[in-house]
Amino acid sequence: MDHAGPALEARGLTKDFDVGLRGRRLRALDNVNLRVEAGEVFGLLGANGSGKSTLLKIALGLLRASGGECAVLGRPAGVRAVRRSVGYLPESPAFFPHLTGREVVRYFAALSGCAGKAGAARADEVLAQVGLQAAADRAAGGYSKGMRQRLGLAQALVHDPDLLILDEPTAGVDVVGAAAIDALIAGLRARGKTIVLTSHTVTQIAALCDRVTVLERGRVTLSGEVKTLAAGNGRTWNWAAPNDAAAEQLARWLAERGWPAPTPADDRGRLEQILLAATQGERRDA
Ligand SMILES: Nc1ncnc2c1ncn2[C@@H]1O[C@H](COP(=O)(O)OP(=O)(O)OP(=O)(O)O)[C@@H](O)[C@H]1O
Repeated sequence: MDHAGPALEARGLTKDFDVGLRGRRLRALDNVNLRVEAGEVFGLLGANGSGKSTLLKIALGLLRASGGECAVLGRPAGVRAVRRSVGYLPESPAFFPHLTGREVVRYFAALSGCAGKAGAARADEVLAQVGLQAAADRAAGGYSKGMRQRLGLAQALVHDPDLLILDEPTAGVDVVGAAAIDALIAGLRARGKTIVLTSHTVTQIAALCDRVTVLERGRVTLSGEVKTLAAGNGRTWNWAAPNDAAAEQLARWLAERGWPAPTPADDRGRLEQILLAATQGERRDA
């Protein structure tokens, strides 16, 4: 879908939920402004209950905003023409347990208008892309958490969307599986896709994202380029890599941009501290 301007834009976005019997309301999003440029990986960070999923659901047209505006690929969030160009990985993807992985992806391919031989070929392509070809004929009900996430990614990718919205893509996935998903996201970015992801993992945000916005109790507390936040006033920062693969990935990502290599960290890094400081308010679900 051709469009000019940002892939996702929220202006003064507010969402109230009715909670309780006495008309009590909970403000899940409070005047949120953000802009995701086409082709970037954008991270949304925030404690549980800070409003990340609510924002994504409004962008997807699954929830209606109480105030403000949300535009996706140049159109109001949720309009049909936009849905075709957006892929979504929900927080805990669930599938018909008796369908095989291949059947699940073919089903989603058909839903997006790609049925028959073309749908089958496209399903095989994305199953290979997420590394599930060997398990493709097993029932999805028996998949591990990491495999379910990868199957969720396959269904999000099957219609070749321009914008991918990934709600905690590596939640509950072991380090090897998470590194594979991170590599897949980096590969999608290299192919020009726009990716918006939520994460609780600061290292994932640092390794993958061009820009990050931090939400706290529905409000934006910090927003900026990872590069700028990390560099501070030209200072270097420390970063604790969860494993060698992640360290190499980050080093490559920095080198591609001509930024200094990270120094091995013996404690939490500067970027991590900055991001954590922005999420430090009282947790809503505490
Ligand atoms: N349908 C709903 N009805 C009432 N309250 C809701 C609803 N959906 C979300 N909320 C509330 O809105 C706030 C924001 O929730 P949201 O799921 O967007 O947070 P989140 O940042 O995605 O959290 P997590 O990291 O746990 O996924 C929370 O206090 C949550 O309880």
